[in-house]
Amino acid sequence: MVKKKQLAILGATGSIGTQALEVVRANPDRFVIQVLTAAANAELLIQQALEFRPRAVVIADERKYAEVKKALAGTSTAVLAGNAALEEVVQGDGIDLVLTALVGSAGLRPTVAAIRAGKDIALANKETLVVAGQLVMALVEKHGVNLLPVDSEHSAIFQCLVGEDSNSVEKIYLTASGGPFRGKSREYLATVSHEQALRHPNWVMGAKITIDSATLMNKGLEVIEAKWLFGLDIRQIDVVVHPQSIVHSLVQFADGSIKAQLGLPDMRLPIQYALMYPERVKNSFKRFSFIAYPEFTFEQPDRQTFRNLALAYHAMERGGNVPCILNAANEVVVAEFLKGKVGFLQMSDIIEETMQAVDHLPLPSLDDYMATDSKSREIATALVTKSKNLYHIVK
Ligand SMILES: NC(=O)C1=CN([C@@H]2O[C@H](COP(=O)(O)OP(=O)(O)OC[C@H]3O[C@@H](n4cnc5c(N)ncnc54)[C@H](OP(=O)(O)O)[C@@H]3O)[C@@H](O)[C@H]2O)C=CC1
Ligand SMILES: CC(=O)[C@@H](O)[C@H](O)COP(=O)(O)O
Ligand SMILES: [Mn+2]
Repeated sequence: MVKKKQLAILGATGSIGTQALEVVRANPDRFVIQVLTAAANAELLIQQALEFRPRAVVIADERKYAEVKKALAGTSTAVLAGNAALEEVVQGDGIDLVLTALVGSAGLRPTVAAIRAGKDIALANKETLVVAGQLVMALVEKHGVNLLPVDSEHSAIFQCLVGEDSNSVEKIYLTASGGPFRGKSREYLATVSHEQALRHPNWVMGAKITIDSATLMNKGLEVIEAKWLFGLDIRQIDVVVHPQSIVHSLVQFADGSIKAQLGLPDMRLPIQYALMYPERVKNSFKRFSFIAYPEFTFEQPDRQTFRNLALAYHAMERGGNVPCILNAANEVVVAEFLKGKVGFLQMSDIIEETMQAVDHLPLPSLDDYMATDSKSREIATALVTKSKNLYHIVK
């Protein structure tokens, strides 16, 4: 019998978190849930805790603590609140694997704490590597933990690399759906709403990553994520638009041979692969049909219209804390776009301006990254306020 894996799921109430729990629910002989966390969704966290009986739950929003505590009174689940508790719970004895399924740079500190405690990581929270890839990869090496990609493209690359010498990689292609606005002009994009941007053609995901897909920032963040995960030079990473989202990414080797990983757009597959790695375990997920997809197409991304992709490459070339600035400014503008406070095209302008305004640091410490994140948010927020009146006049 295989030993049950002891899991902590950070961001259990989100899109990745709930799909991970589906995988766990389907494989009760393989997993024990030790920790579940949420930002503020107390109701779902309580429901999950009553089903999976974890040792601890964390609700990051301290105002929700009493509600969770009361609902779980009389159970053996410890209830904690606040951001510091996220860093504490991942270090618990017995935890084998931490799935980082929370969103944004908030994922960095708990992930660093888990790595320092020797825990393997199933990484969905790409922002961790975007913000501090160099520091995180050094810690992964130092503590000898596994960093298993969950992001569909990175899982695809990871699967293509099984059995290969990583030195034989010539380049990788990350596929992008192109989002809901593929082929649209800047004139069209000037007036699109967040409701339109939230209609992803192929994937059902959390709001932040769905907006990132629409602006192509998601692909920019993924280029940076891939650079760190696979130890590549930025020039070895290319992006190709594949609107069907069936080919999840490709690796080209030194001899020109290309390997790809394919499948229906269903995140449960990469989640299961990361949670059960290196095993491939039978499941009941719908299978791909060539008849249903008679045509695969590929095209260049439109980097002039969707400027975020170019901004991300630029940030990675500059290195140091510049990707952290890009990420923080992006988190601010996406949140404001979702509230209807900035326009679609203004998002790139504000990110670029923030990248120019914050001091660059070549080799930041964890504290430097946190300070860069705060400063960048402050500047991006001020730029949003400045641009607000203009946006309302244009609208
Ligand atoms: N969804 C997908 O298919 C994919 C997602 N990813 C990546 O996975 C990560 C999660 O994405 P997704 O599941 O879509 O996001 P969701 O918004 O659906 O879920 C986010 C989860 O994190 C919690 N959370 C949000 N903010 C914080 C915070 N500041 N502190 C602590 N917890 C927080 C939320 O709690 P609450 O519910 O209480 O708000 C929720 O449990 C992101 O980094 C994304 O880029 C990568 C590939 C695919
Ligand atoms: C499912 C997943 O991994 C997402 O990151 C997805 O790839 C987003 O789609 P885009 O290709 O539109 O960014
Ligand atoms: Mn992805």
